[in-house]
Amino acid sequence: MDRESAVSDSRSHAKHGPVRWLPLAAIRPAMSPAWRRWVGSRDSLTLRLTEAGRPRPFRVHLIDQRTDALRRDEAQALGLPTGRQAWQREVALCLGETPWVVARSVAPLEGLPAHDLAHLGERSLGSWLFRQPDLERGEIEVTRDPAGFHEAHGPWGRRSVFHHGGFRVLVQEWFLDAMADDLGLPSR
Ligand SMILES: C=C(O[C@@H]1C=C(C(=O)O)C=C[C@H]1O)C(=O)O
Repeated sequence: MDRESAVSDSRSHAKHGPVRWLPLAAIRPAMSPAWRRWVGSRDSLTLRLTEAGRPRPFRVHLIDQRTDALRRDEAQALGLPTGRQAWQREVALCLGETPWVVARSVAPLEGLPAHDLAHLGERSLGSWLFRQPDLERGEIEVTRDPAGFHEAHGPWGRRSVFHHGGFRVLVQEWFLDAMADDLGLPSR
């Protein structure tokens, strides 16, 4: 088994295509310093994008929020059986009308603060998460594979699991070429 498939089985949900993840440390040498600062950041991406995009307004465009089966790579990250039903949310994080990041977050139904999350709408998940005082964030993993649920392309995707009490959510974020172009970032 090669290094990539050792980290995460690549045969995930057919609709989304395979997403192969590697620890950030393994991919760092291939990443420019400018992208390392974005991909390796552990504080709120919502805040970073808001600041980097000024004066354009930051906006969350809700693509979909539903209960659905987990992809294989997602189930592995959460230590759950493949196909387990989970809360899922897909968004585009936009500056003005332009998506800079697309994100897909998945959380087990057990321990889900359903009331808080059901009403998020076009408010950022991060703005809620980072208000939780006991929030912990797991290791960041990185991919070059596309998001699968959005047509835009980009240099890097990343994921990490957030814990808050009995609640866990796997947040996956893909940085898009439009963000690189607007901020003058290198291609990778
Ligand atoms: C996790 C954060 O929240 C962001 C907002 C999201 C949403 O509203 O669904 C999803 C992923 C994030 O990029 C963050 O700001 O760091």
